Order: sequence, then C-alpha cells, then structure tokens
Amino acid sequence: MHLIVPIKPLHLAKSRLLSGGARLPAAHAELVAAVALDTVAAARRAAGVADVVVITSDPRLTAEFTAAGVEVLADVPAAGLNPALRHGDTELSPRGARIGALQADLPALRPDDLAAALRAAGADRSFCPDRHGTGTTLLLAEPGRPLDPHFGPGSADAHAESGAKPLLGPWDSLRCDVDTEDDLAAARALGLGPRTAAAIA
Ligand SMILES: Nc1nc2c(ncn2[C@@H]2O[C@H](COP(=O)(O)OP(=O)(O)OP(=O)(O)O)[C@@H](O)[C@H]2O)c(=O)[nH]1
Ligand SMILES: C=C(OP(=O)(O)O)C(=O)O
Repeated sequence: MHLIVPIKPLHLAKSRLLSGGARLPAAHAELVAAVALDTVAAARRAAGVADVVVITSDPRLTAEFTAAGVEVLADVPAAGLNPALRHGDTELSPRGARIGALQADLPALRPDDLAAALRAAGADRSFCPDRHGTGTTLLLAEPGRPLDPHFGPGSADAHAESGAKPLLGPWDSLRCDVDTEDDLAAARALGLGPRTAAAIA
C-alpha cells in the first residue's frame, strides 16, 4: 500500500484552527507541521503500509520530510486537494502497489488503528469517515484501480456514493482529524504524537 498524504502550504493550512485565535501565525505553522509529522510517522509504522508519500509545495515541509526519509512529490500549483491526490495517484500507480490517501491532520494516530482499518478494508474500495461522520480521513482504492478522490465538505457521503465501503471499527485515532480547537482537544484526550504535544506545550 502506497499512502499519499496531501499537505497545503503551512501559511494556508488549517485556517479554521488559525481563525480560532489561540496562537500566532508562527506557532500555528509550527503546530500544523508537527501534526503532519506525527501523522506520517505513525502511518509509516502501520502494518500493511509499504510507503508513505507526501504531496506538498511547502519548502519547509519538503525539507523536513525529506530529512526524515519520506518521499515528497511536488504539488500541482494552486489546483486543490482532489487534483493533488489525482496527481499523486498518477505518479505512483506505475509502481504497482495499491494506492490510498490519508489526511495529514491526525495527530493522535496509532499505527495499530490504521493497520486494523487496512485489514478490514480487504481489497475493497473503502473509506474511513471522520469522528463527525461527515468528512473522510482515509480513502483506499481497489488494487489496480484509480483512487477517484471526492474530498471536501460532505466527503463521507460522496465517497459512499462513489461505491466505497465505510470502515466503521473502533479506531478512534484514525477518525480524529483536527480542524478546530474542539478537534484538537479530542485528539489530546486520545493521546497526541510527540511533535504535536511539544508544539502545544
Ligand atoms: N497537497 C495539497 N494538500 C491539500 C490541498 N488542500 C488541502 N490539502 C490538505 O488536505 C487535508 C484536508 O484538508 P482540510 O482538512 O480541509 O485542511 P485545510 O484545508 O488545511 O483546513 P481549512 O483551511 O480549515 O479548510 C489537509 O492535510 C490539507 O493540508 C492542496 O491543494 N494540496
Ligand atoms: C477535506 C476534508 O477534510 P475536512 O472535512 O477535515 O475539511 C474531507 O474530510 O473531505
């Protein structure tokens, strides 16, 4: 499984969290980077994940992930999330492994939760709804088939309508994406990754 992790430029990412006003822009960028680094570190440790590939145009993230041994693909300029994921899918599909997309905002992610969701998916096109039930944190293509991403508002319904199977097991850490301070508090209750914990300390 190749998991593509898309990340916006740090100064643009997580605008809902920034507009909450709890931290200044520099601390906000630090937090978004920490969340993405914790998410990717956990995903790389999950059984069934061969590779995690970040797609971003952000220079700092590119440098940090590259230094950590994570492959980074350059984003399609200003095209948006689904085009970025389709670009990643096109780049990675010749390598032969199955493709998935994982959101970069899962700071409590535990490798065992991701591994359990991958096992539950089997070979089916599948998705994991976020904890609110409206968004999507993980989308898995069928082996050899395009990813066909429908991320954005109401993406859980959109992915179900595209024929994807919902993954609804007890993997809270995989469902806890962070868009608001309330989401961050929920992730904190589950247990934050080390970079995120340090960033909000
Ligand atoms: N590479 C890439 N990633 C993106 C793009 N747009 C969104 N993402 C990432 O997709 C994930 C899900 O997006 P959202 O949860 O809406 O996050 P966001 O857009 O940073 O947050 P808001 O500004 O609050 O909407 C996050 O990890 C984003 O960084 C894009 O154009 N390119
Ligand atoms: C883009 C998405 O993320 P969020 O709902 O967190 O904005 C999504 O879930 O499709």
